[in-house]
Amino acid sequence: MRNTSSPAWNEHAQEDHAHHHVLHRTFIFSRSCSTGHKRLDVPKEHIKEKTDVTKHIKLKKEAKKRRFEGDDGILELEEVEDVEVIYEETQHGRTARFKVRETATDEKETQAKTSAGDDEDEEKEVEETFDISLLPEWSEFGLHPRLCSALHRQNFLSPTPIQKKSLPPALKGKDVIGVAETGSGKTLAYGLPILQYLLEQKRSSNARTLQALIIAPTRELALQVASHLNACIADPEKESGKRHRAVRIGTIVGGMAVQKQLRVVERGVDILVATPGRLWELIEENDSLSQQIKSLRFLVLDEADRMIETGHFVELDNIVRLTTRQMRTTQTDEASLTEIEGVREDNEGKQQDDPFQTFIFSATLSRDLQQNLKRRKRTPSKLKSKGGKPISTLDELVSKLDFRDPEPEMIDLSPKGGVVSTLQESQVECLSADKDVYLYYFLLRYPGRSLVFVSSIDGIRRLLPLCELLQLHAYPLHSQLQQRQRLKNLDRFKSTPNSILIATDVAARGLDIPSVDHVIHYQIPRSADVYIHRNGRTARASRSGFSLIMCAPDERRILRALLASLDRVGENEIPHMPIELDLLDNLKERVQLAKRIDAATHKVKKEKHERNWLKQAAEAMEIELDSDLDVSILDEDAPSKRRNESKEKQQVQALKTELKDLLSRPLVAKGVIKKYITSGARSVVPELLNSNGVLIFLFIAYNVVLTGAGADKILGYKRGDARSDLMGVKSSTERNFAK
Ligand SMILES: Nc1ncnc2c1ncn2[C@@H]1O[C@H](COP(=O)(O)OP(=O)(O)OP(=O)(O)O)[C@@H](O)[C@H]1O
Repeated sequence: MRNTSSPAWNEHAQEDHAHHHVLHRTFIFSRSCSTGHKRLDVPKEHIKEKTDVTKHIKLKKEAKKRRFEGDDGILELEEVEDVEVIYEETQHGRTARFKVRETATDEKETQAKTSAGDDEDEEKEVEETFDISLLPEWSEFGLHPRLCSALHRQNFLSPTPIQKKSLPPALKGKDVIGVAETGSGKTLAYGLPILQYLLEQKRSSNARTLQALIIAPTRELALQVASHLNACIADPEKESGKRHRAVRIGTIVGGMAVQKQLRVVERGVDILVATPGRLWELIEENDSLSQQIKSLRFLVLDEADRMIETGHFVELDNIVRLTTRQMRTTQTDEASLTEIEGVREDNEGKQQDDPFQTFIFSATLSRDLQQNLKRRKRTPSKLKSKGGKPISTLDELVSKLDFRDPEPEMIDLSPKGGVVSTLQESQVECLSADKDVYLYYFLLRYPGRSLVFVSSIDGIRRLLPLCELLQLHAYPLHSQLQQRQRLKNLDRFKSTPNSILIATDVAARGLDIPSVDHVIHYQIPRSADVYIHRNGRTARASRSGFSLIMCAPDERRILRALLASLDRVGENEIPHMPIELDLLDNLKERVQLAKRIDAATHKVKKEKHERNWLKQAAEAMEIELDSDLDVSILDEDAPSKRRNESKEKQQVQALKTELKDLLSRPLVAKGVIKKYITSGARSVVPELLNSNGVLIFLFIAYNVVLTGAGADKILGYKRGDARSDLMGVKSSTERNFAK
């Protein structure tokens, strides 16, 4: 399997770093005048060997003054090649010194360049080989040796079904629409044909223009796709971590420094993986980028349906319009569709000359949409409802895609009912108010890596402190976190074996986190597609996985509707999770105590906040507070205030001590004498009773189930995993699909 331990964003950063090194570029940071900071001008006399400088310093035209995102315009950046800038703090202030690389070195380098070309040319000159008998199942595709060796290195010994089906048409230059279950290798299904094309190109110079644009709905997914593709072109024989620079991959995602991303693009990339919002923002600013997009060779929409859901239609629409080369229209009415159709007809004859390819991949493209995609070339009007409007935003978008084939290759390998065969679904019925304790029960009973989906950010903010108080390793992931924090949390979740990621649906699509054991739907997902994608974070690449739906009585109707839309018979076909009620009761006490602590802590904080706010507001408005108001409540230092506050703090502290004590006590199954216990999941008491109901004294190994320090000793239960516990009750409810 692919080594995903090194996260995409780190790899990306390393790549960028390596790149700087190779180009011998140095960045000069200067202060912007507009902010009142002094610009750091470098006096000419500080530049030693002026002629060398004129010879070597090439201030790049486009690298003028630039702002760093999030820096309020204070920092500006210039790039200088072959010159190192050294800053020194002197008694006259900060000065900069240029250190020009030695002429001898330059000459040596020039010689090296002229004799051997640069690294890239050097790499291309070396004939790469791969013994395809090591990968017989991939042989039919004729992939480049570099790709074969990467597949072999990652132990991808055979193509997944979607790869097997989509590679032949994609490698022949056809447009492909691929629908296949989550975790089935769709990234390489579209990625390998692109890499193959790029590796086969004979490059006459280092200059490169964008060849492939991959648009993904979330930042994490975009970074992951880039990392996945990079892993297929890295050459392990060469310097470790170095990329084959015959293919350069850049990413453009929101929440990260714009300038850095722009620089990567300006230096030239072959593949750009981007989220639509940020990409459009840069296109608007950068003419060269929009020009490059107009002459793409490949356009990929990964999880297109999700991009539309998240309100990125306008940006995506604009980007897609740029790729429709023959047509520059801004309308979406009948006339524009007719125009599109006309252009397509014209284009059909030109396919050979203009081999632009479009790939659309998702785990959830509705059948209707697939049908529409297929027939739209012939009858675009069918894309419209009776009212004359496109039948959905996705329909509208795909109606604009510039497919070159008369019929794109449609590959639908989505499983019946939307469930991956290695996934075990389950459900638990409980009141909304009891969900916390049921969740805690599950997390404690079935240690592992669990991804808990909640429907709102507030839900995460409520659950997180509870988990912390209960000594569970939980991390949040939602759109209001800073991007750096999002990636950090994801990374921690990946690297901590018994941990919990509490996430909104920002984590539902595409994320390939190794070994997620459980997916928990704390609330019923809002659509069948979301259910499929959330579940898809586990049971990936043929591994087994487990999902649990927590369903309150008022959510039953929604669940039923959700399953019906997947052509499934009814909610009872999903087996119910067995629950040890005595254990649940024990856990209730802990959860309630944790909630009291949280509420009390919150109250203290809230009071303090309100006091401060009132005081500050009054001061800001220069008004006096009502004389009836007890001003001592505003005075942080008033003795009564301090007394109250310290009393409240003490109460919180006392509750914390109580909880700590409770957590340190092992949970023991009812009727078990501590001396004679085993461990794990199912109560062993019935098995220890003889036919007369007398407890048989057996010596059974004293094991414990561990999910976190102290809080997780469960004694008197057989060790088991969620799947095997469920099997015991599942027999009567085998999965059933509507005929
Ligand atoms: N041929 C292969 N053999 C084994 N593993 C593979 C193969 N191709 C890809 N994988 C691995 O399978 C995992 C899932 O791949 P990928 O992320 O492309 O799935 P996906 O179909 O795009 O999933 P999702 O629909 O959730 O986005 C990855 O870890 C990937 O490295």
